[in-house]
Amino acid sequence: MTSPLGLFGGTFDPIHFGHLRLATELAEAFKLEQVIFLPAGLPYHRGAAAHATAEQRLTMVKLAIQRDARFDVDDRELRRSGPTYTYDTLAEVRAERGPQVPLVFLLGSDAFGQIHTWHRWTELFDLAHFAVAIRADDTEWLSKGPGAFHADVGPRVTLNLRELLGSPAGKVMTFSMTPLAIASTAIRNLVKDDGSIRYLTPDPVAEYIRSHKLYHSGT
Ligand SMILES: Nc1ncnc2c1ncn2[C@@H]1O[C@H](COP(=O)(O)OP(=O)(O)OP(=O)(O)O)[C@@H](O)[C@H]1O
Ligand SMILES: O=C(O)c1ccc[n+]([C@@H]2O[C@H](COP(=O)([O-])O)[C@@H](O)[C@H]2O)c1
Repeated sequence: MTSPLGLFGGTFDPIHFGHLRLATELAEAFKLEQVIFLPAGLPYHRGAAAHATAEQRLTMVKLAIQRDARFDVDDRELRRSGPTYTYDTLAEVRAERGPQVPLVFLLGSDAFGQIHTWHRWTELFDLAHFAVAIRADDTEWLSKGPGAFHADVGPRVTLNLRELLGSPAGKVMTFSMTPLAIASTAIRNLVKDDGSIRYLTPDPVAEYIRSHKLYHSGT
């Protein structure tokens, strides 16, 4: 069986322990030897640009993952102009890695609940699997369970890890991760209100935010 590759996209504005636990727990659950973090260049779906610059978000990801040999960062989405489409990223990585390697895109249930709004969304499943971490604060999932996902996704959901890892793309698996109700928005708000963000994000990230005076002027 070819070793699967994990890909974790996010705005990471800033990266926090919720992201790092998601990547850690999904890497273990899905037997991923490597997880590549992909900071989004222009997260067009948010209706507004990120608060920190692309370079600052990239630096914070590097600071956060520096002590974990399984984690790496790829800045391709930051270098691409125009809206950041996961389809483009997955198509590039698929072309680079070849047709056989299982690609596993990691994301939280809140993000996956919106997958039907993504650019070329039905074709994403030709390129990668989706490992979905149930997020503690996802009220949509709490009330509807898998019904929170678009109906067309249903047939792709599997409980069988071997089935997923035995094919390059096309399956969806959910995973109940340790609930950590940490959000970048809350971190930005704390900074704005002069609150401590210690234990929400790794110390080097907190220190970078402090020394570069990030997020002081509101969310
Ligand atoms: N605390 C968390 N637990 C599990 N998954 C998370 C958590 N925070 C973020 N994620 C997931 O990580 C990915 C990237 O998240 P993102 O960078 O948007 O962070 P965020 O905390 O949701 O940010 P914001 O508050 O700015 O919306 C998404 O797939 C999201 O669902
Ligand atoms: O490709 C799209 O159309 C698309 C739409 C919304 C979100 N995404 C990706 O989903 C990931 C999580 O997004 P976010 O906003 O929760 O950081 C990130 O990698 C985004 O680029 C991708």
